[in-house]
Amino acid sequence: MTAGIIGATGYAGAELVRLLAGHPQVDKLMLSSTTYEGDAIENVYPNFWGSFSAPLGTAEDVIAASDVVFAALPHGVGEPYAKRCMEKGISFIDLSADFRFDEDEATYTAWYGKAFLHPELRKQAVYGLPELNRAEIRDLAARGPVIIGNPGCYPTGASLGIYPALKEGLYGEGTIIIDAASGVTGAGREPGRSTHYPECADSIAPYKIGAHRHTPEISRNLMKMCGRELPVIFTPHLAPMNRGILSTVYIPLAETHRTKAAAAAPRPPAKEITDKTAEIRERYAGFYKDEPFVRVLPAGGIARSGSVRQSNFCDISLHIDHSGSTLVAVTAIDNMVKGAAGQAIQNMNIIMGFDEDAGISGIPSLF
Ligand SMILES: NC(=O)C1=CN([C@@H]2O[C@H](COP(=O)(O)OP(=O)(O)OC[C@H]3O[C@@H](n4cnc5c(N)ncnc54)[C@H](OP(=O)(O)O)[C@@H]3O)[C@@H](O)[C@H]2O)C=CC1
Ligand SMILES: CC(=O)N[C@@H](CCC(=O)OP(=O)(O)O)C(=O)O
Repeated sequence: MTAGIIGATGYAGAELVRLLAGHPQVDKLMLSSTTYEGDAIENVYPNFWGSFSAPLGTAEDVIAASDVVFAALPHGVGEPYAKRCMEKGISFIDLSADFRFDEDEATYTAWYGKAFLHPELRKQAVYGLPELNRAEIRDLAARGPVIIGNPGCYPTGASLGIYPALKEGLYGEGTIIIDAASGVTGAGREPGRSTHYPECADSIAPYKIGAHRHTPEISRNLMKMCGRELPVIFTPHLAPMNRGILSTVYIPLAETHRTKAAAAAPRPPAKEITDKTAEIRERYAGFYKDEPFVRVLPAGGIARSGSVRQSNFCDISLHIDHSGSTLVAVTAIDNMVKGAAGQAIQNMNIIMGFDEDAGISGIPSLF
């Protein structure tokens, strides 16, 4: 099978190349770039030297020769390519936000400042968070070529940490708070002031507080999970690391799940809290037992970005605050893999009927 990548020279595109080059069902890769058209991928990314080589052509070349197309382009530029793929009868996996909001153009426009170019394409599009809507992805793909709106990196980590709490009746009421820290690759290859080495190394800072464009995507996911709008506060941080997103999610527990030890004054964790944490951990583990890429850590484990590096895993650890009133779910993903290219390949595997972990089953590198 030939897989195509439009925008192969961005960070997400290059990560797709790295992973798809080792995919057992992919025989050939077609790549495009506007800036480097006529050159070769190994001249733009030296990690490919001697291991993988492919010319960089046009998006048209890619679509014409591919059986499935990935787009790793900025928001708002990929729709014409999606349209051409639908006309040709091949699936289109979009890493931008253009197809993440189903037919809700108002929300997309409010947060991204753009209108849908081809609104009718949404009928063939589906949000691609397999743990949330695998059946929907499969059903649509069974009817013909599809467009996958590959999830945002922050929404992936946050949503997977919250989903079981909503489905298992652990969440009570009140605001769910998500503090997340991302590696600098999340900002793409184009350097900027905040990603310039002296200004991001050895420093961590929040950004877009109360106003990040991933907030509506997280809200939509929670709505799909529990059928109602939930109050959410999401604060992203830029962390001095290349890869990874660590999300710390505070989920108010339902009255029935608060422990007897609940008290306002801080005190060391009581046995009731340790026991309750173990019970909630079991519920999360049971909820995700058939998921190939979610690892609920054993009691005492703490999710960390370094433990999922270069892998498609989402690690989750569960904790309860000293008062017994709030579940603290910590999730870790690699923003370039489960947060982008790996999840896109997971979606390809689902729609093409391949093993879901084909090409993305590698064990993380700890360092
Ligand atoms: N980095 C991450 O962690 C994640 C990124 N994403 C999404 O993936 C997409 C790509 O992100 P990322 O790789 O980080 O970004 P980069 O800036 O690294 O790459 C984007 C690529 O798109 C191409 N491009 C830029 N402008 C245009 C244009 N107007 N028309 C056609 N091509 C263009 C460029 O390649 P060239 O000039 O060679 O054509 C560029 O290399 C974005 O939508 C991003 O939001 C999603 C999840 C996580
Ligand atoms: C560190 C950093 O800048 N991260 C990016 C999010 C990563 C990304 O590209 O967003 P999508 O997943 O929606 O494509 C940001 O905050 O805009």
